[in-house]
This record gives sequence, structure tokens and C-alpha cells, in this order.
Amino acid sequence: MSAARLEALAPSGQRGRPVYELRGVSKTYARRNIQALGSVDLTLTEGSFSSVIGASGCGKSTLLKIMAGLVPPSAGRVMLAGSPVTGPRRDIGMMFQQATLFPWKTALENVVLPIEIRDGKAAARAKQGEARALLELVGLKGFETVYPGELSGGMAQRAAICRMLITEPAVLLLDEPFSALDELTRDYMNMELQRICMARNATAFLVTHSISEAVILSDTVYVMSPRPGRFVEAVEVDLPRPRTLEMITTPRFGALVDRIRSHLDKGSFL
Ligand SMILES: Nc1ncnc2c1ncn2[C@@H]1O[C@H](COP(=O)(O)OP(=O)(O)OP(=O)(O)O)[C@@H](O)[C@H]1O
Repeated sequence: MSAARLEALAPSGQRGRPVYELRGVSKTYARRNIQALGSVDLTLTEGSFSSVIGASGCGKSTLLKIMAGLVPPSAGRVMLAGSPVTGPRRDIGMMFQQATLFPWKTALENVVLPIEIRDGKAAARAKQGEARALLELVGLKGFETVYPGELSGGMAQRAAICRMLITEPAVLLLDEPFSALDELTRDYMNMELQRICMARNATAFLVTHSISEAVILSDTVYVMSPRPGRFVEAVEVDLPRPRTLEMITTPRFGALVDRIRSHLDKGSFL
């Protein structure tokens, strides 16, 4: 799909100020000469929530890593808040499938760890009040001094959300953050994520394999082709916010899921 057509499909939820801009971004991994990503154009506007969905190995994580500045693109340009992304940045928060908390640090110590690494121990101590408030926000009040081994998977991911938010990133890059959780916890965490994003007017970009997760969370769902990944469709989700889990049973939700599935089926994805 051309950049112009994708822009034309830009949804009502994406009419704010552009935050992320990717133009002609592609990636070939030199070592195995694998072209992971075709040419990707993407604009994310402030406060929007977007998802990318596609077959295993189509290049979704590669795209996210390029956006995060962890992997350099082979071609193209990535701009965030008006400046090029050339490496990891303070205004980018990332979250992965596994919480990767340090087992020898308490929940509170894990949350302030990015501050400690960036600005030192005194700065981390000064942020403890804020970290406590974040833990309370995600329902972990009372667990501040607990070690990760004593937390459930969902609780550990909630602590990881706090760790991502403590640096007050303008954008959240999420690589299947809740896919290791059971379905009920995952639904709950998705609603939590929506609440946090709305409260902070955060701009979020999610990699997922779940069509219903993409629809319930997103303003726009980008469907990616098999490798080399490129966007074949941008589906606007016109469900009102805040979204609720009850919406999953509505005809409109079903129609959106069917539309995305039909795009995926065309390319024998998933
Ligand atoms: N560091 C790397 N070096 C070489 N090839 C890589 C590297 N990282 C990823 N690839 C390859 O690039 C392609 C895209 O991988 P990527 O992880 O981006 O896909 P994905 O869509 O996120 O997959 P999944 O849904 O299974 O997580 C795959 O063929 C993968 O083997």
C-alpha cells in the first residue's frame, strides 16, 4: 500500500500532532542476508494507540527495535518529536513479553532502576515517592518491598509497566507485553494499559498476534505482509473510548476483527 493511501486512511483518533514519523524504513540483516522489513511509512500522532499485526517472522519486532533505536535501519528515516532516532532515548519507553525484573531487587527498586542507571542512586531515591504512586496506580500497593520471585506473572508485568513509566516517556513501544499471561489477566492488563495511556496522553505502538487485543486497544491496526514486512492495510477502529471488555461481543467489534482477519487470510498469514 502506498504511503499516500495509508495517510488517507489515517483515522479520527490520529489527527493530533505527529510524534513518530517513519519514511521508507527497511531492514536487511547483513549476516544472513535476510530482508526482514520492506519499505515502511508510518506516522503516529500524539495520544494515539496503534498496533501492528502479522505472521510470525514478518518483521514486527524488527520494526519496533528500529523505532526504539536499538537496531539501525538499512534505509529510511525515523524521526521522534522532530529529531532523528539514532540510538536509545529517554523519551522512549519499551516493554517486552517477559517482565525481566532483577530478582535481587524489590518491586520498588526495580521500578526506580532506570533512574538509578541514568542519574545515580540519589536521583533514584528521590523518585521513590513517585514509584510508590505508580505501583498503587497498577494495584501493587503493599508489594513495594516484595521480590519478583514472589510476584505472579501479571503482578511482575504491572511492575514492569511502572518501570517503563517512571522515566515519563512520550511514547510506549510494546512488544507483546502480556502474551505470557493467562487470558483473564491479559484482558485486565489491557484495560489497565488503556487507562494509563489515556491518563498520560501517551502515544503507544503495540506488536501483537491477537486480532481482538489489537482492536480493543487501538485507534489504528496496521496489517503487515509476510517477510519482508510492509503494511498492507491500516484499519481504523471507530469504537468509542474508553473501550470496555463488553465491546468484544458487539457486532461492530466482530466486523472489525473479520476485516483484519480477511487481510491476514489473503496473504496466508498467522
Ligand atoms: N539479529 C538478527 N539477525 C538476523 N536475522 C534476524 C535478526 N533478528 C530477526 N531476524 C530475522 O528477521 C525476520 C523478522 O524477525 P522479527 O523478529 O522482526 O519478526 P516478528 O514478526 O517479530 O516475529 P514473531 O511474531 O515470531 O516474534 C525473521 O526471519 C528473523 O529470523
